[in-house]
Amino acid sequence: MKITFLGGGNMATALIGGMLERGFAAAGLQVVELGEAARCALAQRFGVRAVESFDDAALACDVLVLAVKPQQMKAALAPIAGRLCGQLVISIAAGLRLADLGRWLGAPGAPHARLVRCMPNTPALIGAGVTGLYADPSVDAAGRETAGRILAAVGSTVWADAEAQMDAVTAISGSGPAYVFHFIEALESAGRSLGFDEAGARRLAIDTVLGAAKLAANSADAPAVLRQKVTSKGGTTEAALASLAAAGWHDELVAAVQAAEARGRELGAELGKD
Ligand SMILES: NC(=O)C1=CN([C@@H]2O[C@H](COP(=O)(O)OP(=O)(O)OC[C@H]3O[C@@H](n4cnc5c(N)ncnc54)[C@H](O)[C@@H]3O)[C@@H](O)[C@H]2O)C=CC1
Ligand SMILES: O=C(O)[C@@H]1CCC=N1
Repeated sequence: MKITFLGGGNMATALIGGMLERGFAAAGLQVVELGEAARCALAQRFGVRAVESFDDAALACDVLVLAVKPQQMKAALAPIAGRLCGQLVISIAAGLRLADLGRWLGAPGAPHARLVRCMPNTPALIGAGVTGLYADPSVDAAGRETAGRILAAVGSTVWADAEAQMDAVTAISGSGPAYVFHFIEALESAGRSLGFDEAGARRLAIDTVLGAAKLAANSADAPAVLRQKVTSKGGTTEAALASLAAAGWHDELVAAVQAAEARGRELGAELGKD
């Protein structure tokens, strides 16, 4: 299978690294990437073909993965508009809607339909990502299987039933690592304020999140039950959780994720206008 990536930045690099580990052949992968340094790095690290702009070889692929920033997408697709012949196209861009991508990729009056919209996240860099996927109804089972297999190279996958859910996926798991890093930063700050040096405070914070996430992933108990098991009556955890509840922490986080979801929809509408 021949797969071409449009954009060879962070996420494309993570995907390519994961795919090679899962047995995809480097000879089948190509990258169209504007930046010379990024092209050299991809070619040297992975042995894939990396070119500055689409040529016949880059276009002659079975799957095209769109991995440029949402704001870069329309201009990046312009050189190949109307030049695809039935390839499966997988977009990992936040916000961008299939209808707009199809219009930008197709010829006038003939939008490209064989599209899958995905949202991975940065733990993909270490093979621990989670990706939400939604396929245009025109994509057949083989196309869905191919998209699922590519994204499964960097972590777990969850299929969405409706395209609107992709903005929710973006808000929960796409942006989610940033919320967790922010939580780690806060726990580390607390450790510093209580007398630990940076290294000690960071170790305590990171390993707590790592251990708790592993326990949640491997336990039959729901997270709420696991939380209750840490919380002794009249103890230390209860004092901390009461302080968080008084600050409205839970509702604040829900509101933050809702803001991200709204921004995803807004981005899609803004960028899809033209
Ligand atoms: N960073 C994140 O946490 C996540 C990002 N995404 C999505 O992944 C996509 C890529 O994001 P990153 O890899 O973080 O961005 P990035 O900026 O690292 O990579 C984008 C690459 O595209 C290249 N590029 C731009 N215009 C081009 C063109 N016309 N032709 C060829 N190459 C071009 C740039 O030189 C750059 O190397 C975005 O659409 C983003 O929404 C999805 C999930 C998570
Ligand atoms: O912040 C963003 O827009 C992208 C999408 C998900 C993670 N980063």
